[in-house]
Amino acid sequence: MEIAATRTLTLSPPQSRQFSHTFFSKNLVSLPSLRFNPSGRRNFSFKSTNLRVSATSMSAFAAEKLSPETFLDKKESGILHFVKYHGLGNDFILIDNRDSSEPKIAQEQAVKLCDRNFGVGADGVIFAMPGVNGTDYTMRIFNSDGSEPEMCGNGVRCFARFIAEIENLQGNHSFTIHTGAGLIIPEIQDDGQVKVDMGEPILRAEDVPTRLQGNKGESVVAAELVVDGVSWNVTCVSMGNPHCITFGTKDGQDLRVDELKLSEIGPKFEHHEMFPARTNTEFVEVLSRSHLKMRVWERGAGATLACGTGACALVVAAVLEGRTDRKCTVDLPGGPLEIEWKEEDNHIYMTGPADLVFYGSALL
Ligand SMILES: N[C@@H](CCC[C@H](N)C(=O)O)C(=O)O
Repeated sequence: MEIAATRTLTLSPPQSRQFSHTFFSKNLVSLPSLRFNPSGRRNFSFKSTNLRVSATSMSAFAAEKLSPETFLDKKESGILHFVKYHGLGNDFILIDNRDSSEPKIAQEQAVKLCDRNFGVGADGVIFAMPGVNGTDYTMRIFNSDGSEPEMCGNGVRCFARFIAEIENLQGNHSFTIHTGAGLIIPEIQDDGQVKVDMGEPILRAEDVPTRLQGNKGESVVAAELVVDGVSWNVTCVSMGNPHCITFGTKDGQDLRVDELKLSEIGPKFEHHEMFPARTNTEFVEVLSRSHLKMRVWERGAGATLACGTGACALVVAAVLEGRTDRKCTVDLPGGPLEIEWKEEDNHIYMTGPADLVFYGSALL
């Protein structure tokens, strides 16, 4: 039996705004301690394939009354219906915005929804909008700090799975998606993984953008960046959004990413004067010529469990610095991504998972 549960909690305490959550048992492998008490307040928890969710003050009801389709079709004014997805723990609130080219919520509302204590909790909010210039859809995204990036790699895999869900598509499908980084083409594969044509990397210093001096072909490869008195070896790559990749310091010390004090050093890269649009930063350890391990500090979102554009950018950086081949597995805190920078078309291809977490609603 499919089961849905709702809870109500306060989104922004001073204004007493209400937020309600709906969970479906889709993707759940077991519901060991779930006991229904339609009228009651009861603590319970349940397990999914990828996470453990606990909730209090919940009432529950059978999903026959509320299928995913009818749930997302609901159009009550003042209520926002959404679906939460994650790509390797990089999590997003997906909103069906196919009827308008204006985001259904403002940036400040996205900040509240992304709050992990007073909201739903997410690294960003993603809007599925009508396509432009002949594309199937447009994807826009707000970071958890409300800023709007050009692209999101894990997000676009979630986007593809979300479209398949709301369009009721099964099996292999690909879509053309207009983003701030241009045309992006995700393809849902038979095994459920999503392979994405992420387009070409941008290397010219002023286009990344960075104020660091470009070298060969004006790209910034193995340049020196002084952060807090320490001289780092960095390469700058844009995947539509800016990335600064480092394998270690200029004195030749390679990184041990597990030892890094990410929350101390990350913001200093993000807000460094050399990055006029701020930057995402990838701290990378080379395990072999086809295997990398990284931790990321994201612009506008902080430390996240994975960054798709970051994984693509760091393979480009690793190739440009002569450290790896063009096809690599990148281990992120949330799991691995397969990345290939193809010589034939100069495009980068990223393959990885995207998973539905739950359906929910929020009173705006
Ligand atoms: N996590 C994303 C990147 C999201 C945007 C980033 N924070 C930025 O501001 O550029 C990914 O998977 O690529």
